[in-house]
Amino acid sequence: MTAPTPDAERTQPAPRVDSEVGPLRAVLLHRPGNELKRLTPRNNDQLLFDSIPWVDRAQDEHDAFADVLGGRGVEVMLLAESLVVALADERAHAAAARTAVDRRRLGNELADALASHLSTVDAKGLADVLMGGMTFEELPAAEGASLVRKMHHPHDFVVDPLPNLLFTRDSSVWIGDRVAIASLAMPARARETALLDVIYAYHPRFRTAGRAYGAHSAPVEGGDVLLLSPGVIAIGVGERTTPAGAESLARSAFSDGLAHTVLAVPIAQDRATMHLDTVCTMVDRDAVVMYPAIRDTLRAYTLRPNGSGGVQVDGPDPFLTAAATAMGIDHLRVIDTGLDPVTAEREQWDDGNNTLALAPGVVVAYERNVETNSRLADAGIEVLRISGSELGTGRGGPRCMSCPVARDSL
Ligand SMILES: NC(=O)NCCC[C@H](N)C(=O)O
Repeated sequence: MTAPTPDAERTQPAPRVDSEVGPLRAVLLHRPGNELKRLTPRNNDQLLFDSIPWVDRAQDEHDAFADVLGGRGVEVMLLAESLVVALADERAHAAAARTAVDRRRLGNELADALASHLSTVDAKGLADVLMGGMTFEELPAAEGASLVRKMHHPHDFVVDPLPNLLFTRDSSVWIGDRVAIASLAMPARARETALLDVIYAYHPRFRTAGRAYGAHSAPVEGGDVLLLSPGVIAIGVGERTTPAGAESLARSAFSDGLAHTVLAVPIAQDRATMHLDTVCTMVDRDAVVMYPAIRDTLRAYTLRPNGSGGVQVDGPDPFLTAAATAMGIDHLRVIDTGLDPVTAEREQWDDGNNTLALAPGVVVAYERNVETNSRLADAGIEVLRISGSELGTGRGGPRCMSCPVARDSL
């Protein structure tokens, strides 16, 4: 006789995402932690935050975000907990510890000392260092009395903190039943993917999941990847994702049978528009909310398999036309926020266009974007408003802060 399936297992949906708006079943979030306490006015620019967040309040805001999702029946997985579970496997522990040791910066003696120290800490302790970083003064005094140690300030980092873990959207993306680990462009975020790699390889929930995109190095960030409909992927190309990254992801998705069309969408290489999802997110099966200033100028190259192992590239064409054609619909509706240019620019900066769909026509949005939200509501979209005064200091909204792991098919 086989043992009955425990309730917890029975209710966990299998990882699979093939759209932006299919009913959301499971999501990976990161509750901000000690890594945010590392931000100072001296390092916040380099660490990609626009100001210094009030950490307790950011945690409260994040808890409220998670509660909204949980209240709608979404299973919320937390990155820190998932990492600790994965690190319980000694192979994961060893692999993850290696990724924290920057031999080039520390030199061999201190690098060896740090590696030996990390090998002695438990899974929780290692996860804390991997996420929150470690300063020279925090490294136990016995470890490595090197010149490097003597010449660094006690508050310099031996292991850099990762405050942008908050934005789980960017470091990995589910396409169908496979997960693509991103290749993050900014040095301040590059190490995040090592943590995701360990979680997806060793957390029991993901152990059997296939990988998409493989170990490519051309930059692709998840905020640039929109699953417009099953088989159709839009990839923003700008400050973060490069043309080579978009082409590489397209080839890989074609060869794995995960997509039949990829749209490569050039976006301005600015901080305000660092990812495609800062200017455009889907709010319904056939509708997007989009920054009005780019509505008429956004274009797309259309990539399709050419039938002989290569890729055919057409365009560029207007994005809305190319997207509708690829999706097989008459047109892709743009919810017209109708905002004056100054309000539109302010609300775009505050992630007004960065919504997370929980189902067709139901989105989570920052409450501060009053005008955009009321236009969405007027268009029949249910807007679940959350506070983001502190969360937004890293320049990311509800979509940026969530990596959907399971959505029902439309
Ligand atoms: N998808 C997104 O737009 N993510 C926001 C990332 C914000 C983060 N501070 C960054 O600069 O990468």
